Amino acid sequence: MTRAFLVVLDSVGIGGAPDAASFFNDVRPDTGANTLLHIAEACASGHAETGRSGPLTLPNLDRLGLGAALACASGQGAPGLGAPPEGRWGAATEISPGKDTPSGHWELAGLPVPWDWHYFPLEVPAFPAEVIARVSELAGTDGILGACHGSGTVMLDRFGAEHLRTVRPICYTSADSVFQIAAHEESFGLERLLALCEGIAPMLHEMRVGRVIARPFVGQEGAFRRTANRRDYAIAPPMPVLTDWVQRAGQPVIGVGKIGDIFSMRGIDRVLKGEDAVLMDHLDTLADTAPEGALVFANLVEFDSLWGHRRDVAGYARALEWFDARLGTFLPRLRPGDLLCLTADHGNDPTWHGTDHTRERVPVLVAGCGTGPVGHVAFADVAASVAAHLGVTATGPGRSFL
Ligand SMILES: O=P(O)(O)O[C@H]1O[C@H](CO)[C@@H](O)[C@H]1O
Ligand SMILES: [Mn+2]
Ligand SMILES: [Mn+2]
Repeated sequence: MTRAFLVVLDSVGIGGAPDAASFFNDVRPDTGANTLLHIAEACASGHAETGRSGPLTLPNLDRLGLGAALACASGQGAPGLGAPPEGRWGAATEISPGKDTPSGHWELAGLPVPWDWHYFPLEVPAFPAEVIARVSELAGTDGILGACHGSGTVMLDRFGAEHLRTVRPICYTSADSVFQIAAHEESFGLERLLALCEGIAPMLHEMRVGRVIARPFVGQEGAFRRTANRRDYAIAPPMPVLTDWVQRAGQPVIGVGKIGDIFSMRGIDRVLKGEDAVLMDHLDTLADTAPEGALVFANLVEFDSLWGHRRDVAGYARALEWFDARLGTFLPRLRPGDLLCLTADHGNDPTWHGTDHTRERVPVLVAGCGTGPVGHVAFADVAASVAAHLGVTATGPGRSFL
């Protein structure tokens, strides 16, 4: 038996989604959004010089086929990318009616989302009166703050000080099907925030809101900072997915990062959390220690949360170059017969208008099973391929490309 490492680089899209015109940022369609291409172009033209310099340099990812995957997805070449691939490479297209993290991960795990998520309107208050009343009751406050669409860091700038004064939790949403609650870890209390999110989640899941997200923060006015104690309370997948298939076959499933949250812990034996640098340390250790037959399923969220949503091109480029360097030392740790599949769950083009995800195709880069194109595949084919590698039975629409 062999092991599989499935690593989702959150939001590292490569353009070309055929249905991008049906997805929006600030009421403008995502047509033409291309996270990786636009970062590479900004770097090549000297517009991403903060904390780094020059063309985007991703030798390890490109050697696996990143540039080739980008050309496959969108028909465009990116400056600095396009070396002859040594891995298996292709581009995956999503069919779920959402460009959010659970939609992307569920479909990568073999289950296209079988329903329409509930999205909150742009008007204020964006939430129904009964939701606001129940949140206030659970929080023990005389109301909530926000109740609008917003970017998390901007919400703290706008409402953080008032939250410290009134204790009211800051509630907001985005183009995703989410209900986010920000509260100060010390003055409101982390445990109180987590209990509030857990308490309100069933009501929102009933409405087909995909996730309630706890957004704890620390610091004082003008210097608020979100912490790594974020926690997602997601609807459980309505059908068995990759993690269930592997667990039911008696093989270990280890979630790294927010995988446990995204799948509501379904099919997951063990979770390892932390900032992305810590998660890469965990992956290094798991390459040395994960048992035969194991599925290691990881999500690296900071491309998305620290740089994509913040529309910070240089920061995103730095994160990609950092990951590429870590990949260079991770790859030699793999054993003969191991499979590494790198992919993404949606785009988040930092050059795009708005602050939300962008509908894009994603790369599929596979090390450990030869060289050559897999071409255009479906998100669900990733699950079928990983299952085939691990020798477990897959259900659902995916077909293995291995
Ligand atoms: O702006 P922040 O709080 O990072 O929120 C972002 O994170 C949410 C979940 O990933 C997305 O729906 C987006 O709104
Ligand atoms: Mn995501
Ligand atoms: Mn996001």
